[in-house]
Amino acid sequence: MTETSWTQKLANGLKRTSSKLTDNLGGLLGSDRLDKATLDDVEDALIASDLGPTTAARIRDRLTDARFDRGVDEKAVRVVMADEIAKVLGPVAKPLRIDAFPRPQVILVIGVNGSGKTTTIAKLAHLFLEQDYGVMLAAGDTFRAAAIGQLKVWAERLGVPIVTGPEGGDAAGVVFDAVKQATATGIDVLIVDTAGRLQNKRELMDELAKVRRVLGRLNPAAPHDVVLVLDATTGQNALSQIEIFKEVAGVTGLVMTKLDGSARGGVLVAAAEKFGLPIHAVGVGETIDDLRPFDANELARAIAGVTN
Ligand SMILES: Nc1nc2c(ncn2[C@@H]2O[C@H](COP(=O)(O)OP(=O)(O)OP(=O)(O)O)[C@@H](O)[C@H]2O)c(=O)[nH]1
Repeated sequence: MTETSWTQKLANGLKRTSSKLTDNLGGLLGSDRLDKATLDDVEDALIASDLGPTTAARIRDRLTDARFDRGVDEKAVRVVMADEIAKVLGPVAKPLRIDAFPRPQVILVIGVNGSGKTTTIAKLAHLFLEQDYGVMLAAGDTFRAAAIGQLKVWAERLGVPIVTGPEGGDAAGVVFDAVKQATATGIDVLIVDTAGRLQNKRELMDELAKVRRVLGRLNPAAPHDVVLVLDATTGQNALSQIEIFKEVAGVTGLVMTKLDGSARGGVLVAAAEKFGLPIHAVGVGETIDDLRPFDANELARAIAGVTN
């Protein structure tokens, strides 16, 4: 996909988020000037748009400093917002790099069921294939036959090898076999699906701990990445998921999906502000091309609704 069409896709995908921001700011953008009461309302509106309190306060400060004596210029307000959002996203925008030695680099992908985990694994595999890396998938979510089946379909479509086990089988066993096969066949990246049963935190924690132990036996540096997939439509709930998965799985980075289906894309900024974890990529659609590492400025402009 060309850069222009991706920028366009990002802007389109984030339309609901940027429109919500505009709706929440309501008539404020049309006021004659920004007095204290109006600025208070702006700050509240930004928080209601999921942006996070620190970013909201910083945008307010910038708007306070700006001189709006001659009426509030909507474009100028949007540019200030984009600018402040970019400052938060800039330091955390970090694409996944394949630099593990010895190979393979093992990426554990975690997240609650329905967050877009399987689709994200396929999209990541596609990105790595585009960069000429050898990719293998491992169906470590042995809890549900559907999850195994879905991943198999993606592996076939992408033309990459996949290691699976029986439904209800031992996830750590699948991962063990996968690492052995990946090492033997010179695979660069092994992407591992995992179960997303947050309902039973203890069980999930035990299972992930076992997967880690087994991986560590084969390669002390593995897993190299533990990527948490978050669904933007869950809004602030995404923040509590980060908290829980950090505790149970030692998250090293995030992918935010479904930014296109949500008016709550601002939560990406709140997540960056609160946790400072690397954000590897964002998803703005259901097709294989709809996930990309992002440019902080570009994404900030899309969230703030700055056009051209
Ligand atoms: N609009 C949109 N839909 C997405 C995106 N990513 C995933 N989806 C859709 O979200 C749904 C759930 O995605 P899955 O990849 O199956 O999610 P999962 O976490 O593996 O879910 P389970 O298989 O139920 O555990 C599917 O219909 C995907 O097509 C995205 O970025 N945008």
